Amino acid sequence: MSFTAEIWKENSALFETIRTMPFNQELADGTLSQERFRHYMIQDAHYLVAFGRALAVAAGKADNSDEVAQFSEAARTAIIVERSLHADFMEQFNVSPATFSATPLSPTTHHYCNYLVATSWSASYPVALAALLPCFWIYAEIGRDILARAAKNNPYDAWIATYAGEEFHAAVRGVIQTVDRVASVASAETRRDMHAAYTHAAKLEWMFWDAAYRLEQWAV
Ligand SMILES: Cc1ncc(CN)c(N)n1
Repeated sequence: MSFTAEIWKENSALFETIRTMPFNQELADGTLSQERFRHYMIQDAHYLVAFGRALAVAAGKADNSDEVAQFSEAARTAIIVERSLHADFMEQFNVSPATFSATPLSPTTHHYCNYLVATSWSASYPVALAALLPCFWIYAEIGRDILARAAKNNPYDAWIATYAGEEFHAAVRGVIQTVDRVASVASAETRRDMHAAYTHAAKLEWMFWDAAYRLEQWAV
Protein backbone atom coordinates (compact mmCIF):
# COMPACT_ATOMS: atom_id res chain seq x y z
CA MET A 1 0.00 0.00 0.00
CA SER A 2 1.34 3.46 -0.85
CA PHE A 3 2.13 5.88 1.97
CA THR A 4 -0.78 8.15 1.02
CA ALA A 5 -3.20 5.20 0.76
CA GLU A 6 -2.11 4.26 4.28
CA ILE A 7 -2.74 7.84 5.48
CA TRP A 8 -6.16 7.94 3.82
CA LYS A 9 -7.16 4.66 5.43
CA GLU A 10 -5.98 5.77 8.86
CA ASN A 11 -8.02 8.97 8.61
CA SER A 12 -11.12 7.54 6.94
CA ALA A 13 -13.38 8.00 9.98
CA LEU A 14 -12.34 11.65 10.18
CA PHE A 15 -13.09 12.07 6.48
CA GLU A 16 -16.56 10.59 6.99
CA THR A 17 -17.16 13.06 9.83
CA ILE A 18 -16.18 15.90 7.47
CA ARG A 19 -18.28 14.55 4.61
CA THR A 20 -21.41 14.33 6.73
CA MET A 21 -20.99 17.48 8.83
CA PRO A 22 -23.87 19.99 8.64
CA PHE A 23 -21.93 22.56 6.58
CA ASN A 24 -21.19 20.08 3.80
CA GLN A 25 -24.61 18.39 3.91
CA GLU A 26 -26.35 21.74 3.55
CA LEU A 27 -23.89 22.90 0.90
CA ALA A 28 -24.81 19.81 -1.13
CA ASP A 29 -28.54 20.38 -0.57
CA GLY A 30 -28.20 24.04 -1.50
CA THR A 31 -29.82 24.96 1.84
CA LEU A 32 -26.71 26.36 3.55
CA SER A 33 -27.58 29.90 4.67
CA GLN A 34 -25.94 32.79 2.84
CA GLU A 35 -24.78 34.06 6.22
CA ARG A 36 -22.81 30.88 6.87
CA PHE A 37 -21.38 30.70 3.35
CA ARG A 38 -20.45 34.38 3.51
CA HIS A 39 -18.61 33.78 6.80
CA TYR A 40 -16.81 30.81 5.23
CA MET A 41 -15.85 32.80 2.09
CA ILE A 42 -14.39 35.70 4.03
CA GLN A 43 -12.41 33.39 6.30
CA ASP A 44 -11.30 31.27 3.37
CA ALA A 45 -10.01 34.30 1.49
CA HIS A 46 -7.86 35.07 4.54
CA TYR A 47 -6.83 31.41 4.78
CA LEU A 48 -5.71 31.23 1.13
CA VAL A 49 -3.04 33.87 1.70
CA ALA A 50 -1.46 31.78 4.47
CA PHE A 51 -1.92 28.59 2.45
CA GLY A 52 -0.18 30.23 -0.53
CA ARG A 53 2.62 31.44 1.72
CA ALA A 54 3.11 27.97 3.23
CA LEU A 55 3.22 26.46 -0.28
CA ALA A 56 5.82 29.00 -1.35
CA VAL A 57 7.97 28.09 1.67
CA ALA A 58 7.58 24.38 0.83
CA ALA A 59 8.63 25.20 -2.77
CA GLY A 60 11.78 26.77 -1.37
CA LYS A 61 12.54 23.60 0.58
CA ALA A 62 12.03 21.20 -2.33
CA ASP A 63 15.09 19.15 -3.22
CA ASN A 64 14.53 19.17 -6.98
CA SER A 65 13.50 21.71 -9.61
CA ASP A 66 10.24 19.96 -10.63
CA GLU A 67 8.92 20.26 -7.09
CA VAL A 68 10.08 23.87 -6.74
CA ALA A 69 7.92 24.57 -9.81
CA GLN A 70 5.06 22.35 -8.57
CA PHE A 71 4.63 24.14 -5.25
CA SER A 72 5.35 27.62 -6.62
CA GLU A 73 2.56 27.01 -9.13
CA ALA A 74 0.27 25.71 -6.36
CA ALA A 75 0.97 28.89 -4.35
CA ARG A 76 0.12 31.02 -7.38
CA THR A 77 -3.09 29.05 -7.99
CA ALA A 78 -4.22 29.44 -4.37
CA ILE A 79 -3.76 33.20 -4.51
CA ILE A 80 -4.91 33.94 -8.07
CA VAL A 81 -7.35 31.20 -9.12
CA GLU A 82 -9.05 30.19 -5.87
CA ARG A 83 -9.29 33.77 -4.71
CA SER A 84 -11.01 34.82 -7.92
CA LEU A 85 -13.78 32.33 -7.05
CA HIS A 86 -14.05 34.08 -3.70
CA ALA A 87 -14.09 37.50 -5.35
CA ASP A 88 -17.13 36.47 -7.44
CA PHE A 89 -18.99 35.21 -4.36
CA MET A 90 -18.03 38.33 -2.40
CA GLU A 91 -19.58 40.46 -5.10
CA GLN A 92 -22.70 38.29 -5.16
CA PHE A 93 -23.04 38.49 -1.36
CA ASN A 94 -22.21 42.20 -1.16
CA VAL A 95 -18.95 41.83 0.72
CA SER A 96 -16.99 44.96 -0.18
CA PRO A 97 -13.17 44.96 -0.10
CA ALA A 98 -13.46 47.26 2.95
CA THR A 99 -15.72 44.78 4.79
CA PHE A 100 -13.35 41.95 3.93
CA SER A 101 -10.27 43.73 5.23
CA ALA A 102 -12.09 44.89 8.35
CA THR A 103 -13.11 41.29 9.18
CA PRO A 104 -10.46 39.66 11.37
CA LEU A 105 -9.40 36.05 11.11
CA SER A 106 -11.66 33.95 13.34
CA PRO A 107 -9.92 31.98 16.13
CA THR A 108 -10.00 28.80 14.02
CA THR A 109 -8.72 30.51 10.86
CA HIS A 110 -6.01 32.17 12.90
CA HIS A 111 -4.97 28.82 14.34
CA TYR A 112 -5.04 26.96 11.02
CA CYS A 113 -3.11 29.70 9.18
CA ASN A 114 -0.48 29.84 11.88
CA TYR A 115 -0.16 26.07 11.98
CA LEU A 116 0.51 25.88 8.22
CA VAL A 117 2.90 28.80 8.08
CA ALA A 118 4.81 27.70 11.20
CA THR A 119 5.02 24.09 10.01
CA SER A 120 6.21 25.04 6.54
CA TRP A 121 9.00 27.16 8.05
CA SER A 122 10.02 24.96 10.94
CA ALA A 123 9.39 21.37 9.88
CA SER A 124 11.27 19.33 7.30
CA TYR A 125 10.11 19.32 3.66
CA PRO A 126 8.31 15.93 3.96
CA VAL A 127 6.44 16.98 7.12
CA ALA A 128 5.50 20.37 5.64
CA LEU A 129 4.05 18.58 2.60
CA ALA A 130 2.07 16.18 4.80
CA ALA A 131 0.55 19.15 6.65
CA LEU A 132 -0.45 20.71 3.31
CA LEU A 133 -1.87 17.52 1.81
CA PRO A 134 -5.35 17.61 3.47
CA CYS A 135 -5.93 21.09 2.03
CA PHE A 136 -5.72 19.51 -1.42
CA TRP A 137 -6.97 15.98 -0.97
CA ILE A 138 -9.91 16.54 1.35
CA TYR A 139 -11.21 19.41 -0.80
CA ALA A 140 -10.94 17.27 -3.94
CA GLU A 141 -12.82 14.36 -2.34
CA ILE A 142 -15.44 16.61 -0.76
CA GLY A 143 -15.86 18.48 -4.07
CA ARG A 144 -16.58 15.24 -5.99
CA ASP A 145 -18.76 13.82 -3.21
CA ILE A 146 -20.89 16.97 -3.10
CA LEU A 147 -21.11 17.14 -6.90
CA ALA A 148 -22.51 13.60 -6.96
CA ARG A 149 -25.34 14.49 -4.58
CA ALA A 150 -25.80 18.24 -5.16
CA ALA A 151 -29.27 19.68 -5.57
CA LYS A 152 -30.07 21.11 -9.01
CA ASN A 153 -29.51 24.88 -9.36
CA ASN A 154 -27.43 24.86 -6.24
CA PRO A 155 -26.46 28.46 -5.34
CA TYR A 156 -22.97 27.20 -4.56
CA ASP A 157 -22.43 25.49 -7.95
CA ALA A 158 -19.31 27.52 -8.74
CA TRP A 159 -17.65 26.36 -5.51
CA ILE A 160 -18.59 22.73 -6.20
CA ALA A 161 -17.38 22.94 -9.83
CA THR A 162 -14.00 24.32 -8.74
CA TYR A 163 -13.21 21.56 -6.25
CA ALA A 164 -14.80 18.75 -8.29
CA GLY A 165 -13.12 20.00 -11.48
CA GLU A 166 -10.40 18.16 -13.38
CA GLU A 167 -7.93 21.04 -13.13
CA PHE A 168 -7.99 20.91 -9.33
CA HIS A 169 -7.93 17.11 -9.28
CA ALA A 170 -4.91 16.94 -11.60
CA ALA A 171 -3.00 19.21 -9.20
CA VAL A 172 -4.10 17.06 -6.24
CA ARG A 173 -2.91 13.86 -7.93
CA GLY A 174 0.45 15.55 -8.45
CA VAL A 175 0.73 16.48 -4.76
CA ILE A 176 -0.20 12.93 -3.70
CA GLN A 177 2.48 11.55 -6.01
CA THR A 178 5.09 13.91 -4.58
CA VAL A 179 4.16 13.02 -0.99
CA ASP A 180 4.56 9.34 -1.89
CA ARG A 181 7.94 10.00 -3.49
CA VAL A 182 9.18 11.97 -0.49
CA ALA A 183 7.83 9.38 1.99
CA SER A 184 9.54 6.55 0.10
CA VAL A 185 12.97 7.97 0.93
CA ALA A 186 12.09 9.29 4.43
CA SER A 187 13.09 7.70 7.72
CA ALA A 188 10.52 5.88 9.87
CA GLU A 189 10.57 8.81 12.29
CA THR A 190 9.84 11.32 9.52
CA ARG A 191 7.04 9.13 8.20
CA ARG A 192 5.54 9.06 11.69
CA ASP A 193 5.73 12.87 11.84
CA MET A 194 4.12 13.05 8.41
CA HIS A 195 1.19 10.95 9.64
CA ALA A 196 0.76 13.22 12.65
CA ALA A 197 0.95 16.40 10.54
CA TYR A 198 -1.63 15.07 8.07
CA THR A 199 -4.08 14.12 10.83
CA HIS A 200 -3.64 17.44 12.60
CA ALA A 201 -4.31 19.44 9.44
CA ALA A 202 -7.28 17.19 8.54
CA LYS A 203 -8.80 17.97 11.96
CA LEU A 204 -8.27 21.66 11.25
CA GLU A 205 -10.17 21.23 7.98
CA TRP A 206 -13.10 19.91 10.02
CA MET A 207 -12.75 22.81 12.45
CA PHE A 208 -12.70 25.34 9.63
CA TRP A 209 -16.08 24.26 8.22
CA ASP A 210 -17.50 23.84 11.72
CA ALA A 211 -16.37 27.35 12.70
CA ALA A 212 -18.10 28.81 9.63
CA TYR A 213 -21.27 26.90 10.48
CA ARG A 214 -21.16 28.33 14.02
CA LEU A 215 -20.36 31.83 12.63
CA GLU A 216 -17.42 31.77 14.99
CA GLN A 217 -16.27 35.10 16.42
CA TRP A 218 -13.78 36.14 19.07
CA ALA A 219 -15.46 35.99 22.49
CA VAL A 220 -13.80 39.25 23.56
C1 LIG B 1 -9.73 25.81 4.61
C2 LIG B 1 -9.40 25.40 3.22
N1 LIG B 1 -8.70 24.26 3.00
C3 LIG B 1 -8.40 23.93 1.70
C4 LIG B 1 -8.79 24.67 0.65
C5 LIG B 1 -8.51 24.24 -0.79
N2 LIG B 1 -7.34 24.84 -1.24
C6 LIG B 1 -9.49 25.82 0.91
N3 LIG B 1 -9.91 26.65 -0.09
N4 LIG B 1 -9.81 26.20 2.20
